[in-house]
Amino acid sequence: MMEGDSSWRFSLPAEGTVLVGRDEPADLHLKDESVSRRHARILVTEEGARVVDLGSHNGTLVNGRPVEGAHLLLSGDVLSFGAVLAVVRARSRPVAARRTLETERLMAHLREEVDRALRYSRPLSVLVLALPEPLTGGRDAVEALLTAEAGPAEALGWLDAAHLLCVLPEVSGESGEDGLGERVEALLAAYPRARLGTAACPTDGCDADTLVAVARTAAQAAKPGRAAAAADGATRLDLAGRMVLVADPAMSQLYALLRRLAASELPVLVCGETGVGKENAAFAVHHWSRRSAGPFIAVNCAALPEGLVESELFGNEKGAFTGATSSRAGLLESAQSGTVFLDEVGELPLSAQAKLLRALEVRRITRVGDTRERPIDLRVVAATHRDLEAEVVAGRFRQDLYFRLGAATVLLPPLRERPREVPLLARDFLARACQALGRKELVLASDTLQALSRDPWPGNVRELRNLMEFVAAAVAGDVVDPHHLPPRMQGRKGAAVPPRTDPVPEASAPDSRLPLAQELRELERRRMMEALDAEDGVQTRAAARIGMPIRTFSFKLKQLGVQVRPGRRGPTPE
Ligand SMILES: Nc1ncnc2c1ncn2[C@@H]1O[C@H](COP(=O)(O)OP(=O)(O)OP(=O)(O)O)[C@@H](O)[C@H]1O
Repeated sequence: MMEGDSSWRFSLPAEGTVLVGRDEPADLHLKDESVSRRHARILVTEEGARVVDLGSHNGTLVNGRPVEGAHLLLSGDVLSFGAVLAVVRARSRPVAARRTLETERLMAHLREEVDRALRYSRPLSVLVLALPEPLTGGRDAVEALLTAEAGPAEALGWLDAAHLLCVLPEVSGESGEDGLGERVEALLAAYPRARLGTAACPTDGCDADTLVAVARTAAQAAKPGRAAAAADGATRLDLAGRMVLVADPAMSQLYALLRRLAASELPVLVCGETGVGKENAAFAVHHWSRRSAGPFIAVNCAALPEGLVESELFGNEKGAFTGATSSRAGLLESAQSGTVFLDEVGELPLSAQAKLLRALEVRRITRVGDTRERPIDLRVVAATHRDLEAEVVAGRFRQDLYFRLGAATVLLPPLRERPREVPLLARDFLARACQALGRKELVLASDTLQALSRDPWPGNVRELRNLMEFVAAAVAGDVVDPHHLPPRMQGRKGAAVPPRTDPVPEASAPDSRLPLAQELRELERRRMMEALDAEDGVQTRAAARIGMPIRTFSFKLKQLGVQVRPGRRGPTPE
């Protein structure tokens, strides 16, 4: 939920009704003036959650469009109640939320296709068509258009009156590819003002809900009459050299909120688990504020030496305590005209909390051992992984300081709730780590991406970054396989763990046996390269030579990072 200057989480019940409004008895009680007293109702049933507007003054919108009737909500939808925004998030992955029968069947089909694609390393894409207006009739025309050319495994159906989903097995999602290009052209010919979004498995997601959410986001980002790939929906923010990737709809909304907050002078409290990117969020506030030319001083309150917390924060005069050999400005003074980031603010001792509160209120500090007050001109952004409200109740955190710091509170979701960002961040971190080591870029195998996507990531983005730095340094070959990952991430596919077995005849490294999956992949790669050699780099003939469908062949070549060398005759005849 994003209301005014703050964000927080609201959990829908497993079943039942949620009244949204400004009235005290509302279940989802909002304070913003733009929200009507009885604004909307969310009905949660076995089939999913639906929102109904209750004749509100400023309306209820889903993805920018006013809702009519009971509108089915999907993971990734952006809901607006007046000026209050909410991003819908399915409770867990893979999400088994029930849809209407039509949508439910389609999603079940997609889940099966995702499973198949991941299990057999086959390409799979989804395409979402977003119509400018919901269709009240005439759906048959679109469906006829697509089914006329559809392959037997292809499926399509409506997610709602304005969004059509096509499931395209054996399509890797490359622009201009057979299958995808035809669909895009046919759809745009019929609906010149529609927007299209595509997403591919496993590069853009490893579960059905993520793929659909990502493709819908891409469609929303596309211009009318154009198609956009999922990668286009990701934004890479360059915050004075800090690269921050934002792709999840909730994260996009949160960064938009941070940008708005940056323009004010309000203190901001960033909450979230360890490693979710709280410091990046704090830096974004600084970077976008009028203080960006000033310093950004990050203080880890948990790491301040006991007994020296106050002198570190507020400075000290010479002789104020044993060891104080000279007068020294504290961290708050050094943040003059800039921003101080108080990380792990919940760890501050109560005495320092009292002094900090006073400093923020009077905008002056007193160094330890001094009586003079010195003016400070800074903005405070604080962060915590703790529930500060609970800390207040437990008497460990001052309520008045909590109110002061938490005027605007931003809750960053953990990485496991941002499935869209896992593969993107993994690839970005891996590419950067390989570049730093001066080595050729490594490729993440599809079952590795799947393992990464299924992990709960208790250490969040930091853990993912560390892991990618580790594999960049440790993996000898070109491909990162699941067995390169920590044991916790291996063998979760439900498939049998590959038994140790004799190496297949042509596999390399007979002395150090590799897991079967990797041996097979190396055999496949070798056979593909041999076929390419034998066929002078002509992919269609090479694919036919080893009995592999051409789309799979070129998809795998790309996945393996293999480029057909120029100079060969007719390298890409398709
Ligand atoms: N969206 C992102 N894009 C790129 N890098 C990110 C992103 N989010 C986090 N990181 C990186 O992950 C690491 C951890 O992020 P950060 O230090 O901001 O987390 P934190 O929540 O402040 O952690 P802690 O709770 O331990 O203080 C950093 O290296 C950061 O640059």
